Amino acid sequence: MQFERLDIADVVLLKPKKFGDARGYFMETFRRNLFEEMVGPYQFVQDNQSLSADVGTIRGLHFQLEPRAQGKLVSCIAGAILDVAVDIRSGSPTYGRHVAAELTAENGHMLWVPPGFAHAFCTLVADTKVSYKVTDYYSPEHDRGLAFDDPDIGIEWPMPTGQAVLSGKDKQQPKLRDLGTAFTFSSAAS
Ligand SMILES: Cc1cn([C@H]2C[C@H](O)[C@@H](COP(=O)(O)OP(=O)(O)O[C@H]3O[C@H](C)C(=O)[C@H](O)[C@H]3O)O2)c(=O)[nH]c1=O
Repeated sequence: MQFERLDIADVVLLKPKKFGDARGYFMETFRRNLFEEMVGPYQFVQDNQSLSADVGTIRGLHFQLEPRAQGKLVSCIAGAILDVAVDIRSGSPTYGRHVAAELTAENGHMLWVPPGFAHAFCTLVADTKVSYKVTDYYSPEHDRGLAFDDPDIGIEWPMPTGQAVLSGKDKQQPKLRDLGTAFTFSSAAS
């Protein structure tokens, strides 16, 4: 497994080793000791899975407020996504900036999105399945979002935003400028 820190260092791209043979492939997708050594002492408590039928489905930008903030380890188990993490930690030198990675069932890559980041993805093919582990339980009271097409964040989605397939909730998310202080940045490793 390779761990690659992205331009926002707290966001990590994990690249499992694939062992291919005539039957197909095998790969280890998670090892607690390695994750704790390379990323941090996070504990996962819930696994999620979503299926998006249409190309250009955008889910997010979503996050949970403290004290129910979630770290997410995101993988694509069918199809392909552009996965995006936005730094929303007040005081962070990269506040409002984002990083993105292409996660596909083929490459097996996974993205670690720490607490303090908003998360979204866009599907690149039909019938895309995303599977992800989270470090705190779902809490509707703490569930929040930001506009996926917020010009102050400036995510370059792979298709015109007017063509995005969205939930009703994601069609009317607030802008980053209206967020206030949701998280505060700690210079200690997140
Ligand atoms: C997230 C979640 C949702 N739900 C229920 C609530 C709704 O009735 C239904 C769909 O929820 P939502 O529209 O928020 O699902 P997504 O748009 O896929 O949102 C997720 O996708 C983006 C990319 C994220 O980063 C979050 O993990 C998550 O918000 O599932 C649950 O019961 N448990 C959960 O953990």
